[in-house]
Amino acid sequence: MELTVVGDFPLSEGSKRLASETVPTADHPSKRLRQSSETPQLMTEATLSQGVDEVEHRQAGPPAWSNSRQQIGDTIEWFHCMQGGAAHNGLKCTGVLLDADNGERSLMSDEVIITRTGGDCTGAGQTLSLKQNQSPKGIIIRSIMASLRAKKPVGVIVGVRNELLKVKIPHRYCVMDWFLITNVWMEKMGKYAGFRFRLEKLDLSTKGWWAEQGPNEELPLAPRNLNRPPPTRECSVCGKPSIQVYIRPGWMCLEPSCRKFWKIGNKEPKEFEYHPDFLNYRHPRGPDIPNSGPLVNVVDRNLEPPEGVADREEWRGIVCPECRKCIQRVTWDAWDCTDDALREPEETCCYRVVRRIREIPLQSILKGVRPYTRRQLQASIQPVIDKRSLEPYELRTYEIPNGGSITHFVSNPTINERADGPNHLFSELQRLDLGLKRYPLGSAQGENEKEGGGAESHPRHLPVSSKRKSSKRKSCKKSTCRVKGTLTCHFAVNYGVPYKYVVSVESRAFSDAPVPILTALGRLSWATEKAVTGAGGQYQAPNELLALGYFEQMSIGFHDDGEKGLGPTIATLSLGTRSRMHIRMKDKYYFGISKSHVATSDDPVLPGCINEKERRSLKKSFDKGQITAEDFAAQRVAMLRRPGSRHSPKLLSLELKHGDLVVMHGAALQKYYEHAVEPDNGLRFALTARYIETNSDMDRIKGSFKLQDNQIYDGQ
Ligand SMILES: O=C(O)CCC(=O)C(=O)O
Ligand SMILES: [Fe+2]
Repeated sequence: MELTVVGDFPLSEGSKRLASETVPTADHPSKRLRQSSETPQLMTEATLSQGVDEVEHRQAGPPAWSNSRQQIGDTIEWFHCMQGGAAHNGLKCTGVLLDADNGERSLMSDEVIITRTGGDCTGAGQTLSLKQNQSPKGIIIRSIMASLRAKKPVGVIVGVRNELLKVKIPHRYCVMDWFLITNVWMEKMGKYAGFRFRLEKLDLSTKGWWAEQGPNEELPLAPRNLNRPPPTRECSVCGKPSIQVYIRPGWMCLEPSCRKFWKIGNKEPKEFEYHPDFLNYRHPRGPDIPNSGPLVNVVDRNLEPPEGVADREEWRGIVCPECRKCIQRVTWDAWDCTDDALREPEETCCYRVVRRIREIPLQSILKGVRPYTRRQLQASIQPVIDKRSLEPYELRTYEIPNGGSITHFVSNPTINERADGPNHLFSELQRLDLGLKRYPLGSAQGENEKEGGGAESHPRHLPVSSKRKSSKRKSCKKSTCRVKGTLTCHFAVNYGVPYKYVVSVESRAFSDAPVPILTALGRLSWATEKAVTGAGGQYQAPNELLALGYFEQMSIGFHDDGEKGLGPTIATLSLGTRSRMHIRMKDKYYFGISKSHVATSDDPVLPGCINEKERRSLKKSFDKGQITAEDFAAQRVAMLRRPGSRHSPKLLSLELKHGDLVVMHGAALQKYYEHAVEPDNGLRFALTARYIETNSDMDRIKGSFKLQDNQIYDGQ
């Protein structure tokens, strides 16, 4: 492995002089530059010198904190990241999280942090260890190097599992401050070589909230020296320079490709003590350090929202101006500090700011829409098109192999503009208080795992894919991890018989439903009947309606709707912005094997699955009793491969436009296949009606409805 050890920035002549000559005084101009967590920081020579001998004040507490990763990721600009210890924007590291395991020899003091980079590890929590030498090509290390070179300040967050700080960490995750990455180097950690890096608090004029209480609060707690950088020496074998990190055992070559790497004589050292200069030096703060911007944005959300948008800003988290918690947008029309499923008993803040989006005219959403490309709308199944039977709708029916059918009722302006039609419903749903909320994972159902296996399937709550428009999202590919408390990426409310989509919330009775919900139910009942009878089935009126609301960049990930007791037919009405609905085989049926290499127990060998021919003949032998169940499973395990991150390919992608209806018919469709919906930018509602069996009288009452004459739909 070739690696150039990136060392310290040399002190410039100017800064050396400055460090030794400047004497801070009470009316020093740097006082005017004192930074709060909300003002952009520009480190000047004056700021640096002012911080040398004197500290002006201690922060009272974290400028922002949260109970979950998602709350932080949703709110803190520089930490849009759901997994791992470092966030980046695709190029540079923007933030670091120091939680459970920071590795041996890690250190956190008032102003200096020494830790390791993540990645290439096995184990979890406190017992992470490297499983191979870390490569300098990994995105995390590249981004850390890029921030080091650019002197780009990174935000640091500390988690309550961190054992390096001496003070009590007040919340699960707490924002610390801006830090500078000053050094990156490699060390042997266990059997392998890995990266470590050193960070320095950027603003030396204030004490962080985590600083230990000292006897003299006027003095900086951490010793500093500005004019004595730690020694750097060239290796006599490889000729490369390495900084002296440790006074004990002494200088070592930190170039991993060198045979002298991490050796004193010919031996690897066992005991370590940091070189005091490595801990105490401070990198010069000059105008070459880019403006870091605000650490935490406390935005005034009381301002009137802009007209005609439901964009990401409308549902990004905010930092509570009162208690500093990161509050996610849980409710359709408010940020509410009390509305946190992970709220701790001691939390008492009741801050709430109501912000209803201003009504978004349909025309603004529909205008200038460019057609989807063929690639975006792949379809290996061709529909049967019927333009006549239910005119003015066009019907497109897709037969799904061993999975029933999907009927797409394509709408048009004639239908949409009629009284009580989709245009009217779109406007009404925006005006009404439907009770839409985002629900936390753990209290929601509908995950693909409920049938066992398929742990890789994408939960319905989370975005369809990480390939979103913004580069920030792209930078965190694992943002879709399933952590308890993670909120759905859409708003939901249920009417009628509880769908168990959200177990913790009672469904509202149809008798209490606003009129547009019943109007929609009338249309969905009509479409259900037409599709079912068209397929030769028996119609059963729906008794449940789930309304979903999507702001921009929201979506629903791959999932099935197959709850216990669910009837075979599911009808959805789309309102607002256009979207793509994707259908694919569940991974466990496509690959025939789970990620942990367990053969799928009830594998029907669906047409189009991987190794179809071989799987079918093996299944035949088993069905005929020619091989035992053990052999059947063993032979499939030997034959089938499951590439790590790959999913079953999309079978069908439909373009759902405003006013369109889609009916999925057949229990097998939910058992073997899954669907996801990815709206374009703009506001969208999806109203889905189903029939659900129930033994509860109360649920039956909730699910019963009587439509007014004008709510009964006849397809016109
Ligand atoms: O948004 C959509 O069109 C789909 C909704 C859906 O799949 C569901 O409610 O289960
Ligand atoms: Fe669904």
